[in-house]
Amino acid sequence: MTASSSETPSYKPDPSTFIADHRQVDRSKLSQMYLHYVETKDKYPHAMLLYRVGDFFECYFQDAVTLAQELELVLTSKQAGEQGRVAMSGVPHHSWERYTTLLVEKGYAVVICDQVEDAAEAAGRLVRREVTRVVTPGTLLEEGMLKSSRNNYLAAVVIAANHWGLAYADISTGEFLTTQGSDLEHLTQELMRLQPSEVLVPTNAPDLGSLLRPGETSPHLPQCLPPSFCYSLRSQVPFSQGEARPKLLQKFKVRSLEGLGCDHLPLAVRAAGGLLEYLEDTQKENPISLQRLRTYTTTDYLIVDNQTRRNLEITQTVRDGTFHGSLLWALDRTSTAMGGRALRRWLLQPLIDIKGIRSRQDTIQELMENTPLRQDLRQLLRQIYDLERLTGRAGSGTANAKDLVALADSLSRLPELSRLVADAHSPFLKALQKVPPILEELAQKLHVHLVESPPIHIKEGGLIRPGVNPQLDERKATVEADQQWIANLEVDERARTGIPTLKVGFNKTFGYYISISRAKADQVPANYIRKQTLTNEERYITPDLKEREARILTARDDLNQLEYEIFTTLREEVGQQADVIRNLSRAVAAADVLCGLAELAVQQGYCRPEMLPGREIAIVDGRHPVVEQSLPSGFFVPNSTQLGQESVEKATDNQQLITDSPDLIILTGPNASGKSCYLRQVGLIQLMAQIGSFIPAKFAHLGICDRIFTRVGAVDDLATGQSTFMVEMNETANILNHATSRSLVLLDEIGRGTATFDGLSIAWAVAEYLATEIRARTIFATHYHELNELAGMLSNVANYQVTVKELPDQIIFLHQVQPGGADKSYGIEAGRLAGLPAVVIQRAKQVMGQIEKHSKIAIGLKNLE
Ligand SMILES: Nc1ncnc2c1ncn2[C@@H]1O[C@H](COP(=O)(O)OP(=O)(O)OP(=O)(O)O)[C@@H](O)[C@H]1O
Repeated sequence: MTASSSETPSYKPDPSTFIADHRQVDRSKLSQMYLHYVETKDKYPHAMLLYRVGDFFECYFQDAVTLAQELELVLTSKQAGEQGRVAMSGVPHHSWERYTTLLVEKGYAVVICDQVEDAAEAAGRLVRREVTRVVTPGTLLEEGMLKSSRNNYLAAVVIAANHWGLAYADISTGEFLTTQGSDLEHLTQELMRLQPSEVLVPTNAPDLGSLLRPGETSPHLPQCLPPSFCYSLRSQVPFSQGEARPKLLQKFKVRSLEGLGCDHLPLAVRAAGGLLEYLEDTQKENPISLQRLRTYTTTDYLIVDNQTRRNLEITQTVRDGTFHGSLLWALDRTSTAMGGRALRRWLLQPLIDIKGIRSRQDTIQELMENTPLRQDLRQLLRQIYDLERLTGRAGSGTANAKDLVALADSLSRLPELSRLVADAHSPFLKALQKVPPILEELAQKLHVHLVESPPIHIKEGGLIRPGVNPQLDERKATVEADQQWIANLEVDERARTGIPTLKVGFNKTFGYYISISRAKADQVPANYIRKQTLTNEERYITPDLKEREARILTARDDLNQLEYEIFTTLREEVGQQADVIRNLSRAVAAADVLCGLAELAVQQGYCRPEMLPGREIAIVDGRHPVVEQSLPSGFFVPNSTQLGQESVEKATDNQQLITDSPDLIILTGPNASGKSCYLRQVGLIQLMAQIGSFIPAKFAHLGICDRIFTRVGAVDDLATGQSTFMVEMNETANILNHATSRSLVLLDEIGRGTATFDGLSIAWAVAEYLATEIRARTIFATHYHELNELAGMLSNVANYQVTVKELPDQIIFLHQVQPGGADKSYGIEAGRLAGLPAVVIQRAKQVMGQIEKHSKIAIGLKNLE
């Protein structure tokens, strides 16, 4: 087979020598196998069909051309019956995972059509082949195809007018959730939070089954769906009430959906049912073990829109999209893959429920106070593999023996884990105190059955320990006896023939043979049968040797089959315990996250914030959790924040508001003094507190926020053709339309992208609206010093500035936030430091003097006009 070659990418399509379009062939002239191929292809016109032929997965027709192009393989052709030659390329069957991963990454769905019987069984007729699986970006299971640090979500949406249902599942870990909402913007935000690898959309499109890659559009795709995801266009039938509801009832073996919490949410039910049908359609005989469906509401969590998530750099940095430098990077001290994924989920979905937050805090506190417990726990956790995904693979029948050994090793650590936390009293540690005995038994059984270091392939034997199955041991003993006989043969025959150079060898074509140099050929005994003549040697067989060989080969096949059967039974047993294992894995993951946060809190000197139901945000000596870690120890200058004290909320008349804890802070200061850093620091501290983490501060009282909004220096949105200013205005509009008095709003400049007076006017009106109408807790960083006047008119507005020390020829940044507005802008000074020519600086100072002399801005409050 010369179809694949990674060294010499030689894609040379020559359409004159083969047929590349399967729809154009005369099917009556195709040989049987190719007919089956095109009939299968008819069912999956939009996917790549990998068709198993012996040791290879082959593609024909257009798929062959595409495969060769995409993976840089050799394109060749093959005779397909009287019809003539058709395009062909292929990959070795044992590397299907690697090639499928590459294809899926490039946005293809891959259909695996495998041989489901042995060629020997077929005895001359066409080997039976069936589609065993359809692999798509949202249905990956294999370890090599998945990122251990993040979930791989498959989502399904149903949209009816302005209402929507969304279900999502990670089939590798078994999570399955559904929700419903009534504002399409919220659907977009949920999808942006989840970053699903694939989204199923029911449509009446003619090209059902096709997979749209990120950026590809279709008139059948609802407008509210972000273009950055991969969409699968599906039939509407499985997404109908009539189909979806019974599917869920049947899958979860319940009489009503009430127990699943979605009985009254028809769109959520339809999305979840449609998703289940897709899994059945793609996974074929590998049943996916999903956890019980959970219904949730987006308003049960702190809402952080995509813009804010980006601006606060929660999982990646804005500048280059890297993990390094993000909040997740700064906080992650987890020891397991499950913990890493859980921390990411927590950060993307912080809580608003104080009780939930406090139980996480209690656990962190206990782990901080008990250093030996924390250290032992972290050490033990490091020895626990990805139980969630290992269980997923066992449940779907794709786990190999190495997976089960890893699972057994991890399960057998659990009793140790529970002993370690036996005296703990915080909720997340108590959850680990009881390990269901069935899991210990399972671990024990796996260890007893499986060898310590089994091979990857599960059909080639070498998996099961001796002493497990008498039949297996007996057969192994026979094979070993025969192998020993062959091993002794060389010595025996040398003695018998007197030929010291006689050798016993093996090759795939002839099996075992006796090799004798040609010079000694005349000394060969009579029972030797000559089989092959080479330049210097003659190769012989004997009837005895062949008899033993036949016995070994059949016995080995039987042995391998028996081992495989024992293994699959074990795997099924693990699959049956999937729910129990996963429940415990969730507890392990949560404990891991909290243990990591405790470690971080100790290392970085974090404090436990007091979480309150009110609106106060009081932070004493807060620090930016990421910038602090990037600076040498002690270099970060801490700053305090005081916003929205309770008494402010109670006042109804603006005139009576107190000033020492304002709702809105106008923050001024020179470029690079630390305004943005301070702004983000407050947002990050609030967000960290609402995942239950301790925070970088000396002390804090934090009221629960319903949403965090940010508006930070926009970049041109080239993709949608919007200017910097329009992006900025859209974001500001979004904030003013959605913020409440319980929201935290962080504004880093508004109105910079237009004429100075336009910009200032908008900035003023926005600040005024936030302070008087919405009364959201707001920090507004700006270079418009005119905004400082607001504080004199509104008592819930205060001015703060980031201070600098001015020396004759330089400015020293103190990074200290203090009451009062900056009365001077250092823009021209910054220009000088940046190297603008002296004449330009001189002239700029002149112009500024003139402007200051002539411009007089008199602004009053809206209700005072
Ligand atoms: N509290 C602090 N302690 C130590 N260093 C700080 C502090 N705050 C900011 N810095 C440093 O100062 C740099 C500039 O800060 P930042 O970007 O927040 O300035 P800025 O006032 O927002 O500037 P501009 O007005 O130009 O946007 C940061 O990269 C950080 O390294």
